[in-house]
Amino acid sequence: MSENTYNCKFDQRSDCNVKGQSGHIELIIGPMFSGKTTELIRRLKRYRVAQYGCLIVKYAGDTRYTDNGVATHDRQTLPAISTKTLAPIFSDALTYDVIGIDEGQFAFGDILNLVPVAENVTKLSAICAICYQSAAFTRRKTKENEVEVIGGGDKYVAVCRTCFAAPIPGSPDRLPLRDFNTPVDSKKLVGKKTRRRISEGTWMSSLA
Ligand SMILES: Nc1ncnc2c1ncn2[C@@H]1O[C@H](COP(=O)(O)OP(=O)(O)O)[C@@H](O)[C@H]1O
Ligand SMILES: Cc1cn([C@H]2C[C@H](O)[C@@H](COP(=O)(O)O)O2)c(=O)[nH]c1=O
Repeated sequence: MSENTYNCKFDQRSDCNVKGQSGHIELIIGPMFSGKTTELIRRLKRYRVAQYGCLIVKYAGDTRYTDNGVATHDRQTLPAISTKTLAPIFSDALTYDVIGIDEGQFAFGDILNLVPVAENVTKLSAICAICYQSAAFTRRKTKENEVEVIGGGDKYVAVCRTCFAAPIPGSPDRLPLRDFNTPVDSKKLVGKKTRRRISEGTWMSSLA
């Protein structure tokens, strides 16, 4: 850190001025499968290259892909400490420059409360599992009613606004759900290759 003429501490490794010790909050939101954990990992790796001390925190109740790290749906991982609440790690966390928290909704309750106090909010979107359009929402496939239901593609799909209201997956008239979690080369390649329009001017190949 160095000081400029306004006595404002300026961290030369950072993209922004850091006044005193106040720090800043970067919030990454979006439906499931939109790449939030991927983006968190990217930012943390970048901070580490810039020599920041980084603490990475994962929700202990989520052991879907690994017990001791954050993991993306396509199995990128980064070692992390596991906790259910932030209180037990609070004093330790203060010794780090950057604290990366995956699944912040479980640590902070209503994540939307962080929007007005964050310096930066990134909202990501996924691909709709029904129609391939951009997906801003998550839809539960099961009939479970609890707020917290840990799961991945087995329990949830990303959907666009239209498909959020489409027939419930599992009903006879359901539209086919796309399985983006299984690597293409390990999928059973049945049927012919089709092309689907996913947005104006954008075409993607897919297997139907
Ligand atoms: N419907 C989908 N749309 C986009 N990516 C998907 C979808 N389903 C699975 N994926 C996979 O999920 C990855 C993103 O996972 P992740 O970063 O864990 O997302 P999030 O943390 O937002 O749930 C993508 O890179 C892709 O491989
Ligand atoms: C929508 C919704 C999600 N969850 C759970 C399901 C997953 O374990 C996480 C979200 O993980 P991701 O990194 O965003 O893919 O939260 C839940 O418990 N309740 C819900 O309503």
